[in-house]
Formats: sequence, C-alpha cells, structure tokens
Amino acid sequence: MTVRAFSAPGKALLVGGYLVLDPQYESYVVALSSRMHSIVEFTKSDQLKVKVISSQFNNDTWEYTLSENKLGNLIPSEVNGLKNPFVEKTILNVLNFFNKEKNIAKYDITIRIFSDPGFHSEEETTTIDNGSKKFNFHKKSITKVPKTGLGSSACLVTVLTSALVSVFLKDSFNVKDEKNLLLIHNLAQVAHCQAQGKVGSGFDVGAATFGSILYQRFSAELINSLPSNDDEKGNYIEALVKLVQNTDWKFTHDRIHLPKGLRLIMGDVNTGSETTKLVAKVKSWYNENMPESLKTYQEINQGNCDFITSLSELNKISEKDGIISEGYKSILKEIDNGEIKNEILVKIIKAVLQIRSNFRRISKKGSVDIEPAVQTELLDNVIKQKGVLTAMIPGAGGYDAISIIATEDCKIKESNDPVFKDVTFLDLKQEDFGLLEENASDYKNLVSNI
Ligand SMILES: Nc1ncnc2c1ncn2[C@@H]1O[C@H](COP(=O)(O)OP(=O)(O)O)[C@@H](O)[C@H]1O
Ligand SMILES: C[C@@](O)(CCOP(=O)(O)OP(=O)(O)O)CC(=O)O
Repeated sequence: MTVRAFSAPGKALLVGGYLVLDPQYESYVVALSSRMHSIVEFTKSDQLKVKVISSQFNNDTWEYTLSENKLGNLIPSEVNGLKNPFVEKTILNVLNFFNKEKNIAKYDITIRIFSDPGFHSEEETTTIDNGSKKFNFHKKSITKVPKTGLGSSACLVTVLTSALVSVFLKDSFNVKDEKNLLLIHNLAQVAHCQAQGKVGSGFDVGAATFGSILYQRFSAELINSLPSNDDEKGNYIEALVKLVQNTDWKFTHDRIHLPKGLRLIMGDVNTGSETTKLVAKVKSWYNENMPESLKTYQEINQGNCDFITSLSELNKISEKDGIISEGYKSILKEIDNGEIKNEILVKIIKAVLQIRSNFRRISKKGSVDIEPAVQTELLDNVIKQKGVLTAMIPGAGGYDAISIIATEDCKIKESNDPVFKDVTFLDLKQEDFGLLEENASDYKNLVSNI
C-alpha cells in the first residue's frame, strides 16, 4: 500500500491586518516552522469513504460516506453525526472536483492528522517523540483545547486537500510543481472559506501552501459566486472545476524571507480574541467613518509599504555576493547594542510605530481591542530590549500574541523580567517553505502500519 505524507506551516501576518481583506492592499505573511501533517493511505473499495483521525485530540475521528444527489454531486455525511466543518468542506470540494466526469474511482481513504506543538496550549499534554517527529497528545477533543493562533484550520484544510489530491493524481502529484500547488491552494481556499463562513482574506491558506509571502487577496466574489452544492439547479461541479482550474485568481503570493541575521519570535499571550468579532467591528467603524477611516487606512498602508520595501532593501544588502558583509554585520550590531542609526532600520521602526498608532486610534474610536493598553505596554517594553528591531501584534491583534523581529543574539526569550511574565515564547522560527511532501517513514510508531 502507498502511504504518503504532507505538511504545511502555520503563519503570522506581520503587517496588513484588516487592510488585506481588500484586494488593493499588500500584506507581509511569515510562514512558521510549526507545521500540520497529514498521512494518507487508501485501498480500492466498492464505496467511497474518507476517515480522518486526529489521535492527538482524544482520538477525534470523523468518518464520511458519500452519496450522490440528482445532479451527481457528492454529498458527504459523517456516520456518527459528528461535526468538523473544515474536514467536511475539504472532502466535499476535492471529491467533487475529481468527480467531474461523474466516474470518480472508489477508495476507502484514511488520513491521519498531526500538528506540531506550537499550534495549541501545551498544558496537560503527554509528548510522544519517535526520533523523527515530536507531537503533544491532549486529553480533550480538538474544540476544547486552547489555540495559539497560528492558523490551525487553514493548515488542516491545506494538508487534507493535499492528501486527498494525491490519492487521485497518484504519481503525477508533486508539491514542487507550481501548477499542482495552485490547484491545492485554490481548492483549499474554497473549502476554508465555506467552512469559516466567508470572512477571511485567505492569507493563512496562502502561507500554508506557498510559505512566507507578500500576499494580496483574490476577489471574494470568485468563491461567493459558486452555486450551492446541494442546489439541484446550479451545476456545482462545473463551476468548481472552472474556478479552481481555469480561472486566473489575480492574487499575489511572491515569496519572501526575513533578512539574514534577523529572526521572528512569537509570544503567546494566552487569553485570546475572536477574529470574526474584531473584523465585524472594524468594518462597521470603517463604513460609518468615511472619509476619515480611509485616511487612517492609507496611513497604515503607507507604514505597511515602508516596512515591506525596507525589509527588501535590507535583504539586498545582506545578500550581496552571497556572504554576510562586514558592513551588514555592523548594521546588525546596532540592533544588539540598542543604538540604531542605520536609515533602513530606522524606517522599519518608524513604519511599525505608524501602523500601531493608527490601530490604537481605531481601537479607541471603534471601541475594538486591536491594540489594547496591556499589549501596548508589553510591546513598548519589548522594543526597549537589546537585539529587538521591532515588535507588533500580528493579524487581527487583540489579546492573542505578539511578534518580534530580533537578531540571532537577542536574549529576550531567556529574560526573567517580570514584564514578560504573561508571555509564553513559542519554540518556532520563520520558514520559507509552504506545503512539503514528507517521508512517511518519519511517522513510524505514530501511525500503526508504518
Ligand atoms: N489537528 C486538528 N485535527 C482536526 N481538526 C482540526 C485540527 N486543527 C484544527 N482543526 C479544525 O479547525 C478548527 C479551528 O479553527 P479556527 O477556530 O478557525 O482556528 P484557527 O484560527 O487556528 O484556524 C477546529 O475546531 C477543528 O475543526
Ligand atoms: C483581520 C485579518 O486581516 C487578519 C486576521 O489574522 P489572524 O492571524 O488574527 O487570524 P486568525 O487565525 O483567523 O485568527 C483577517 C483576515 O485577513 O483574514
């Protein structure tokens, strides 16, 4: 039996929060070394079945059989009535895509999901290390375990999509092939958007698929205009195939990475905020406060663009001749010494302060906690530390997490300063790569028959 395994990274949206919901604005998305994994095996069968097992979460299992409606569209149903909208919508979209000729091959498919420690709280966990991979096992089901905000659902949908696509494309499926990656991305965006209730910009699925990227979203209309899958009138399969295979989504996903010698540190703040509620509040503040709100967005966007171009300039200096030059080393030293004079570094610092002060204005005027006072205090203490270039609240902000750009020598993670007492520094780093094919034997002892 062929067993294949895939993994996709979590994300942090360093700049572009809220604005990225509009296709005109660019965002800077860093993929993280915390990854979600899928291991897939299948056998021929007389009935199409998909079983998804998440053994780290109290052995959570969802088992779907598929029936055809009058139009020949496949409708998944979970045999025990359990709900996992992300799993269900992924199965629905990938299987209907491969049922375009109405003669999908019938397999009994089993997919095991594993997620790296960074995604969830490590409280009350047992760790299993098989020598190649290390995973935490929780006593509770997935919906009961606190998340850290790295985008678990986007990673889940991306690795599940890859696992299912690999069953039908077999050897021709290669994650290094850009065309295959685009297919995964498009299918995963459709499934994630449907499961999530159409609220996100898709930057998380973008990072899970393509890694660290400059991201500008596709038009929301692309997915919103799909007919409903159980609608007997609209042809879902035809519309889906056209959308994921024959439509230019006109989105940006240019690969990026932090300049050499700089690293990303993520601090989990442990309380959590609900992104959908924050987004709804910001949208109503925006619409009720035109044209001032547009001016605020333009100021934030100026900060975002300055941040992006300055990092790119720093990248150019750092990579000259493929070696780290003495000049670049002395620029990094300024950060370690806490005496920053280099104009590119100054521009990065100013850009982030400009973004933060505008978000604080929105927080106040729109009564929405994007950068609440406790986070302001924390970030202000963080940026005073030697080795820290800048720090921000990633994504939607709130009480979730902080992101720090620091030098390799920065000691903030080891600090005993009481101002960091509520912060758990996550054991992860920035990652260039998105979706990867893994070696299935690396999951031995975690998956019974490997
Ligand atoms: N390891 C996993 N196994 C199964 N389902 C998962 C896993 N991780 C995440 N999910 C699904 O994603 C949901 C969490 O999604 P969401 O609330 O959007 O959080 P996030 O911001 O981390 O994406 C879970 O309730 C579950 O349905
Ligand atoms: C507001 C946003 O622009 C950014 C939200 O970023 P987070 O990283 O906070 O996202 P979640 O993982 O969904 O909670 C909405 C979006 O772009 O989807």
